[in-house]
Amino acid sequence: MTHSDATPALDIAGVSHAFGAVRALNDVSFTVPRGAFVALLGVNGAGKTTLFSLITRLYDSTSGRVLVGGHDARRAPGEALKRLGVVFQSKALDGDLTLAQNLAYHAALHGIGRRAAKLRIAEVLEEVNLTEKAGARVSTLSGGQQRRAEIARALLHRPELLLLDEATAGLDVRARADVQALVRRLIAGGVSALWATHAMDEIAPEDLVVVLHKGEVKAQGRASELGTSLTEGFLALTGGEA
Ligand SMILES: Nc1ncnc2c1ncn2[C@@H]1O[C@H](COP(=O)(O)OP(=O)(O)OP(=O)(O)O)[C@@H](O)[C@H]1O
Repeated sequence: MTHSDATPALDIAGVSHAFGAVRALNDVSFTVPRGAFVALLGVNGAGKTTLFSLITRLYDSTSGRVLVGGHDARRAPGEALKRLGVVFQSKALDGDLTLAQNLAYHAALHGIGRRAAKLRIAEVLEEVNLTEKAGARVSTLSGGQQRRAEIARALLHRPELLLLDEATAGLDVRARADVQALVRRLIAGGVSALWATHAMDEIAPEDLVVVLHKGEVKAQGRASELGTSLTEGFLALTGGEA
């Protein structure tokens, strides 16, 4: 099946999920248009990680629908997952191996042949500005470099959509800015991104924003159009801790 450019990179419709009596997500619907940066804004416990786990099929959604590039994550998981690049909060790279070794390992997991992998690894290292660190053990990289290395790993199989779960958590101001600038560059290159965060200052006026609170979408739209209602609404939701 072919899909037109109008097909969203991600289409979430009526998704709910509960852990026993805890309702983590309640009837969540939104889209990530192709080539867009969408900020998923929510405080801890809002349901961001649960939503990512449903998109990546770590959990099976009990209701609703997740389409990645028009492909149903439940009915066509292979088609959906190959379009996704994921940067979770936990580290996927092995600190004892070099960056190049890590990337070669992950390229092999994606079924990329050795020769193609070598070329692709050089490309992604260039994209994240870590070419000169290829031979360095990952544990010797700075926090910001490690995060960019995780993004390089997520890019190996040329995903259409990046999911980033608090990609700047624990980084200093400069490293945060580097990671944000990198993702913005990737967007300009045609990738789409869903950027989960609880930091208002990571959102630009032209960004699309989905405000998630206690498992429900409380507001969505362009940040500049949500305007002060976004800031005030988020501050109200968080008790002033935005
Ligand atoms: N495995 C689990 N078992 C039971 N409850 C869970 C589980 N995972 C999450 N929850 C609950 O579901 C709700 C949403 O959690 P989730 O981790 O998705 O939020 P979050 O916005 O990603 O927060 P954080 O940034 O802290 O990861 C919370 O009330 C949380 O306690």
